[in-house]
Amino acid sequence: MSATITTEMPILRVEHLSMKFGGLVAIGDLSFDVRRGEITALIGPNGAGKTTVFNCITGFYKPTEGMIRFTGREGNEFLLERLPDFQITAKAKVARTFQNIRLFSGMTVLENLLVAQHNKLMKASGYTILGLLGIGGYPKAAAESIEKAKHWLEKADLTDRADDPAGDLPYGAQRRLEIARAMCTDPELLCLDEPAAGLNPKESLALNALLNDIKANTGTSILLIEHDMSVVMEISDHIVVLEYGRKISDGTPEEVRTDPRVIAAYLGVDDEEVEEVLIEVGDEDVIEQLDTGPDADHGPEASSSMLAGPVNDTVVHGNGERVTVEKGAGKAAQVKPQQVAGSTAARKPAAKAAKAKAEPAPKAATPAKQAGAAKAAKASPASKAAPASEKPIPAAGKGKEAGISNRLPAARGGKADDLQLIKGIGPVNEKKLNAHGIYHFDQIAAWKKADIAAAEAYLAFDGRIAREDWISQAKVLARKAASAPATRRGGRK
Ligand SMILES: Nc1ncnc2c1ncn2[C@@H]1O[C@H](COP(=O)(O)OP(=O)(O)OP(=O)(O)O)[C@@H](O)[C@H]1O
Repeated sequence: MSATITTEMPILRVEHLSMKFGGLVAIGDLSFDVRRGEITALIGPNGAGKTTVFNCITGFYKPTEGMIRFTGREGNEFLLERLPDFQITAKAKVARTFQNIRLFSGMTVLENLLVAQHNKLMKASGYTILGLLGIGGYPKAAAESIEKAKHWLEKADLTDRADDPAGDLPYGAQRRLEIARAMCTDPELLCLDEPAAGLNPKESLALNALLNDIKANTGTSILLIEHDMSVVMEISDHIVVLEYGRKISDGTPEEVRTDPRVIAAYLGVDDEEVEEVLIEVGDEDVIEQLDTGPDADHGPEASSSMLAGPVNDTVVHGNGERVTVEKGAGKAAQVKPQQVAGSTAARKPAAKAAKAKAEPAPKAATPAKQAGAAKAAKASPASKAAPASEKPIPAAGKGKEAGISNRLPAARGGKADDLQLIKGIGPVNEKKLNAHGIYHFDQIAAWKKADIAAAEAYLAFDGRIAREDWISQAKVLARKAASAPATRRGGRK
């Protein structure tokens, strides 16, 4: 099928998509557009259904219901749910990367980029030995492939590593190589599953630059799943938010970050990072009012559900929306926005309290900076808690938790390292780690498999310590701390 193409026409239109696994509705009646030439982010808490959406788009799963309409540059239209996966790549020109890196680690960086163009080269060879021997279009196609590989090596800042085995690259470079490899297939739509997972801040910036370059210079549209809000908010033109397989918000980064339903769903982070995200969002009213303690029905220190504050609570947002949280619904579904007249007047003094917690902000501080200051104040264990040396260390406990081998009774010299400099550790996790006798980067750097398992059991994580590579981050920070032992660094991770 073919149509007259306009830039307004979305490259991908997902309509009433549902995916059921037995009795589990992983995706329920989901509709959204991926606009041509833009970066669209799909975010949501763990298990919200993001990867399932990707798997439906790329043909790994056949959806239970719904349509996925792809319209290419030439007006060529495909219903992806009807195509086998190899045709989705070949015909519709949809490329994807995965949560876990899937490179040919024994091949060189350059070879990885050439292998990605195998189909084109085989076609040019006419699938005959004569073609490979240089008769026909093969030599020209081979030269073009090398040129393309060189182009993407440069874009991904990997030229100097071209001859190294892909498996020897640092993590962030491997992520960029995966994207470069996908780009060598000339995709019209590039689907990236958590491209920033495990990257350090410098690597995240390099990733942002690469994705912005792709957007600006290739016309390839990008759909990405990402938990790292610094990436999502920085580069996305459009964000779709899922919770429990349903869409709860859809709009620009600004619209999404101030949407009360999204704040209730915690912008797709784990329970432990709720506080951190709310501070990042900068809505101090919400931070303060959601910080009113656990819902008695759920018991103390339960799950994220109680972190949304007491049930039947009403929260007034900075933008004047009054939000009522009711019993018995999902976190986002609990939120009912109602406009409140005289929004500023309606704000409670809670904002003042939140600000009072913050360090004095510079004169013309932006809300984001103030939020950062609030974060810094909240993040400082020394300012809130009793000195670590006075804290009781949990007795050698039962189960996995007892296996963290290198706990300390107190921070050395009474001064803990700023564990929040490890990407993935927020104020809540830092507190928990301190409470468990982990105060210093070198302690985390020394963790072995059993320690990681024990820490994950305690933090209720599932593979995140490895995914975010806390150990490598801790090693780097431990080295820095050793060279400047008196300095406790602050600031954003
Ligand atoms: N093949 C499958 N069989 C059964 N259940 C599945 C399958 N794939 C996904 N699910 C379930 O569907 C739900 C959505 O999972 P999905 O992996 O899509 O979430 P996600 O938002 O990508 O999560 P994360 O951010 O943790 O990667 C989960 O409850 C998951 O257990």
